Amino acid sequence: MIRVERVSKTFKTGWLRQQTYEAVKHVSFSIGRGETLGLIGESGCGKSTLSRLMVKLLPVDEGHIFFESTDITHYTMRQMFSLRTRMQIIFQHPDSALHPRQTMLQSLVEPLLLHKIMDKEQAVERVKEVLEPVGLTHDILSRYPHQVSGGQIQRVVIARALTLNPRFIVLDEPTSMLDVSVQAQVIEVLKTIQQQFDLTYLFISHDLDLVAHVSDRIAVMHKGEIVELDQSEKVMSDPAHPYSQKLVHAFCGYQLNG
Ligand SMILES: Nc1ncnc2c1ncn2[C@@H]1O[C@H](COP(=O)(O)OP(=O)(O)OP(=O)(O)O)[C@@H](O)[C@H]1O
Repeated sequence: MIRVERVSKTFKTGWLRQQTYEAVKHVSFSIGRGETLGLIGESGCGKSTLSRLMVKLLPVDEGHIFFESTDITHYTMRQMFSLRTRMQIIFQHPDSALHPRQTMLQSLVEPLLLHKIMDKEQAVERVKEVLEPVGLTHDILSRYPHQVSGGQIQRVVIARALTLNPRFIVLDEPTSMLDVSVQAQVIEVLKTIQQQFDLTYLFISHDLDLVAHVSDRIAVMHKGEIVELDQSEKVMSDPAHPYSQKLVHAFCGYQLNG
């Protein structure tokens, strides 16, 4: 479904942009159709940068990105416009995900109208179709963001991505701002729609337990590199790289103490 080959990204920072910081270094892996790849690693290791490179919100410095076997590394903005609907990102902040002065319906139809995929009437019908799979009812459509809970907003954000019929979704800490019980419900929604709509996920999180629960395989990122990538059970029970061992042992210690 999606493959990255020796992808690198260096940021120029500081006074006159003279300093450089290698955020992603020669990363290669692929995610199969319908698969969830979990991406873990400490803050600042390059997870978000890598995900943005994959969906071309950032240009790569080196390497290649293949989407459904096509090399999209050098796609122009125009070429990416139609592909944008196929690749979506869902972020962690429910509060800033939606325009505060737009109703849920306005927020939900917006991408369909922006991409000129259908007219307003058809867009409203499409929105109604995707509410049920995410566990929402029509009465939510007339409400504003301040009138709904964080969990409901995240469901609306997921529904909005679904309206565009995506194939690949980056879930960047999608539940980290939610209460634990709401978090579990949103995870269930994500799992259900993955089956129903044949979705492929890159699931980014600090929460090792959650990543192990949702992912088929886990990639461990450290200082811009993928240091280990294996089946979730393998990484959790028998991590190979010293950094993965540190992460898993810290997590197990936390579980025993907590
Ligand atoms: N636009 C940018 N310009 C300069 N440096 C950047 C830019 N974006 C990210 N960085 C730096 O690249 C590194 C990787 O950042 P990134 O956000 O990818 O990490 P992360 O693993 O997603 O962290 P977190 O888990 O905290 O979100 C960090 O040191 C960050 O400061």
